[in-house]
Amino acid sequence: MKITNIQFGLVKAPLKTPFKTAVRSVDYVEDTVVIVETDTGNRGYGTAPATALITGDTHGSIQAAIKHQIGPLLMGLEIENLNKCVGIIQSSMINNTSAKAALEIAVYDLFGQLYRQPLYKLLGGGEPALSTDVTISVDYIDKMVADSLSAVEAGFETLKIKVGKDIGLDIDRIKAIYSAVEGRALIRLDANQGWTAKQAVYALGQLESSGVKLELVEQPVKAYDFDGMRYITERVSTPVMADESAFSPKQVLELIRTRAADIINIKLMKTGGLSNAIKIADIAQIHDVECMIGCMLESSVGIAAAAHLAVAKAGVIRKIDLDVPSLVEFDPVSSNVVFSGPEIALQDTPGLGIECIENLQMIEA
Ligand SMILES: C[C@H](N)C(=O)N[C@@H](CCC(=O)O)C(=O)O
Ligand SMILES: [Mg+2]
Repeated sequence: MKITNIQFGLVKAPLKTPFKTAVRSVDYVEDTVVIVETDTGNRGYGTAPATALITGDTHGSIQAAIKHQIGPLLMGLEIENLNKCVGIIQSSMINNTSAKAALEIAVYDLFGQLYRQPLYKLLGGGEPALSTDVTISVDYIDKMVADSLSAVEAGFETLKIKVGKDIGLDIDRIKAIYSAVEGRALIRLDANQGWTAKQAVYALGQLESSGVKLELVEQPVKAYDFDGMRYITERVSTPVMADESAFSPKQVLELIRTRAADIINIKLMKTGGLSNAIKIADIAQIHDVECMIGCMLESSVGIAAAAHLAVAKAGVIRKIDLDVPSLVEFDPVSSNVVFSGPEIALQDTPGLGIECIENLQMIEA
């Protein structure tokens, strides 16, 4: 099975309610769709969102990187030599992790099709079921409490609360949500780089001493501020998770070596796809550091790939944040990963089992 062509499209799905974090507010999911074609007629699917504020990538940069730089190097490559395909994708240029992720996802999808196995089995196998948290956007306190209660009613047992906008208000937000859902749901926080290290220590200290139990706090400070991450990790009881600080295996090694984080959030759009995500999971497991599998606000093609990885690496990926299918009005993607509220079930069709992407708008090559 040889790569012969790469096509592009766009897929868009409106959100039920705006997704609001410390850095952005979004009303819909929009991904570049990458279709890798082969001489056997098989088509591999990958997707990437334009998360410019996190990865630096836009739809223009993703498509240009694939069209002009990485794509031409892949023509004629045999899918059975997955290592070669992945090696070329990763060494073709620096950065551009979203473009690399979309291509890797498509190539791994084809690898699964070649050997007629679902991806998670080719990655080592596992129990094909996961349970995800759901994100509560940062907002007025009453709205966040109401959203948290609806999520608990819908069966979610873990809530990922977005904070990082205003430290004083954040403490009130978390206390109000905690008392509304106490004993019914676990609370994890994500500040999306919105606090300073001192603010984080102060806020978490206040919450801890008032009896609020948090599962973890994600990326309290700026991505580059490894010293700040370590400062917080050393001073609070709540486990600290690195997200925007943890793109590459090398960064993860540094975070672990300097004890700047207790947990690592792996996202394919940060790692440049599955190959580096696997390396990160292995590094973390060697060091007894737990991981979360996360996602951007992105389509269910990328999220399906992440779910396959999480199943295969369940020994170290023990926290799941793959909630976008619950946040959209409708999911245009049908794959072999079925999302139903908090439950994620993987079926055994080959690769990612992409059957259809509704409303896919093809882009002229
Ligand atoms: C969607 C997921 N629950 C999430 O919160 N992901 C990111 C933010 C994604 C984005 O802004 O597109 C995170 O910071 O963990
Ligand atoms: Mg995060």
